[in-house]
Amino acid sequence: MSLAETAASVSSAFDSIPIVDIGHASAPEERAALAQQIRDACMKVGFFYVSNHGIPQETIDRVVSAMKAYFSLPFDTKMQLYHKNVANFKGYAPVLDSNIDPANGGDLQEGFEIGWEELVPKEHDEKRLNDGAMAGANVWPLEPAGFREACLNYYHAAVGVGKVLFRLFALALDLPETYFDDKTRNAAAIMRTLHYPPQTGPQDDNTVGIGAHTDFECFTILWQEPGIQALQVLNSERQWISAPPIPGTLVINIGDQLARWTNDVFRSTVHRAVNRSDLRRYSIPLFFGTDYHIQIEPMPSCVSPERPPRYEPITAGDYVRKRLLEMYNPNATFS
Ligand SMILES: O=C(O)CCC(=O)C(=O)O
Ligand SMILES: [Fe+2]
Repeated sequence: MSLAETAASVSSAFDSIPIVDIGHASAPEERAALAQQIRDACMKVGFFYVSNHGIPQETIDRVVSAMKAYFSLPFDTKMQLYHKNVANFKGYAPVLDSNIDPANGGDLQEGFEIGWEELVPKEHDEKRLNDGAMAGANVWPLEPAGFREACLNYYHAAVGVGKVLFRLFALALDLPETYFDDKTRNAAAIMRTLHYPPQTGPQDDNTVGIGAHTDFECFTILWQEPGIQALQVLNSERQWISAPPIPGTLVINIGDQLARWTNDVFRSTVHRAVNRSDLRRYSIPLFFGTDYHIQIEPMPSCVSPERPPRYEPITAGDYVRKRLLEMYNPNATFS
């Protein structure tokens, strides 16, 4: 059966998020079974957890304590790097600055965003120079000490997980496993450290940490604060299914670029985060995509007479930029 045919028979009325162990992702005898698990998860849920991802706990602990220290700085200090004064959304975004779901009053989160940067700066950093529509250097706060190093160490470890996943996605799509290699030479990878303060005001469906949305890139790698339930994923019955933090795992979700590429065979599933815990909640999404100049259009195995192409071709960079502009300027529209 083709992917397009299989997709037509898959139900998305899931009530939990599967866990996929990627500890043996490079073992040839495990790869087919792993790809099958990932294909199932991407068609039914659009979300899965990965265990044994290989990022050292120390790398995670360092970035988490650095971001906690950063977000506890005075507002004015953080606003010195306000992202609207910095190229292409890098830097600090205060609480209520974004409103990803226009039905809401604004996202109850603050964030700090970075893109590709080598830990030891190169003179001609090809990846950064080639970022096209999204080009723009990172900015870094003066404090806390070690913030840049902690962020970049985690960033590069997570990008490594992303490279492993791109190969597994290729296998899951019946493509050669290297299919995405030449499309991810300067892979787009935007990382946001996020802080959701305890929600003290109204507790209704329109007052949430980040409103209902889908992600823009190919997929997202998300670390979430242990012990606090906040992330929720919408199933086809329009029920919000909890995606609680599971120790030792990361959450992976398909974004709109991979949905476009697979003609919605892989689902980019609506999700939101609501922190009603009375505690500060932190998370780190890393949005992973192809090189920004790559043209994204439905692939032939995901198109059939019953499932004609649902999307026009667009370059990854133009697509992400437009979606980001929309998020920070809710009056803009893009379809
Ligand atoms: O903080 C979370 O758990 C989710 C964040 C998210 O969905 C996003 O930033 O796109
Ligand atoms: Fe998201």
